[in-house]
Amino acid sequence: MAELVFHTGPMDCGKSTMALQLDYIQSAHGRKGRVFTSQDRSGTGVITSRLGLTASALEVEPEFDFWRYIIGELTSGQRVDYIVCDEAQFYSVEQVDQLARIADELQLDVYAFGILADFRTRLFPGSQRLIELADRVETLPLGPLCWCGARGTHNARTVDGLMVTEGSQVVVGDTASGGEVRYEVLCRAHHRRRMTATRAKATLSPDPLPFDPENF
Ligand SMILES: Nc1ncnc2c1ncn2[C@@H]1O[C@H](COP(=O)(O)OP(=O)(O)O)[C@@H](O)[C@H]1O
Ligand SMILES: Cc1cn([C@H]2C[C@H](O)[C@@H](COP(=O)(O)O)O2)c(=O)[nH]c1=O
Repeated sequence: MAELVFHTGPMDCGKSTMALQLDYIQSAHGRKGRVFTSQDRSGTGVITSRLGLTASALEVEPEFDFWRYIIGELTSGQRVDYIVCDEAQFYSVEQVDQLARIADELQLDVYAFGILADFRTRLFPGSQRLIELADRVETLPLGPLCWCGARGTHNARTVDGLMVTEGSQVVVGDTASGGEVRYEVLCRAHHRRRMTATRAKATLSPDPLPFDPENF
């Protein structure tokens, strides 16, 4: 019985790495798959893992139709045994419905990978639809730590190290330093308090701040 499986977790927990590992394992013994992604931080039509693994992938644009694509492949004599879908949080509700139809009516295993919620802790529409339809939702076992040492569970968007709570839901970026807009995975408590590592360092320093008595 084919399955639609949603592998999820916060940013930087190993999703793209696992997607590439799964494709490698599944492609053994002659099984043929298709690998999809959407707005990977490294560019169009590529899956990149922070571990350095990369692979070409089919880019899922807003108008892409999974059902039509797979039917086209099969009716033209191509073999498709499974599909891997990375950055699935960026897929539309309709595209996730197509993935469920592929699993049910074509009996192909569909493995989706993506984050659940955005920087405001709101579910992406595609992630919500995957939770509603998936046979299984699996949280990846490893993941980044919050600056405090607790397990990182919620993705914060930062500008110059300070958390922001307004802006577009979709802004492609990374947890590594570099771009103006960054992401930082925090524990829920520190996400709720908007306490990033930068802010913690500034406000929780054990050393007395160098107050200038003239400014008091
Ligand atoms: N040099 C490294 N050695 C070992 N693990 C690493 C290294 N760099 C990154 N990682 C791990 O790789 C994972 C990030 O992989 P990636 O597939 O890019 O995550 P995601 O797709 O979830 O953002 C994290 O678990 C991180 O700890
Ligand atoms: C929280 C959040 C993230 N994004 C973007 C940032 C990245 O490009 C991807 C997640 O990639 P990863 O492989 O899981 O690191 O999603 C976004 O657009 N909006 C957000 O709120």
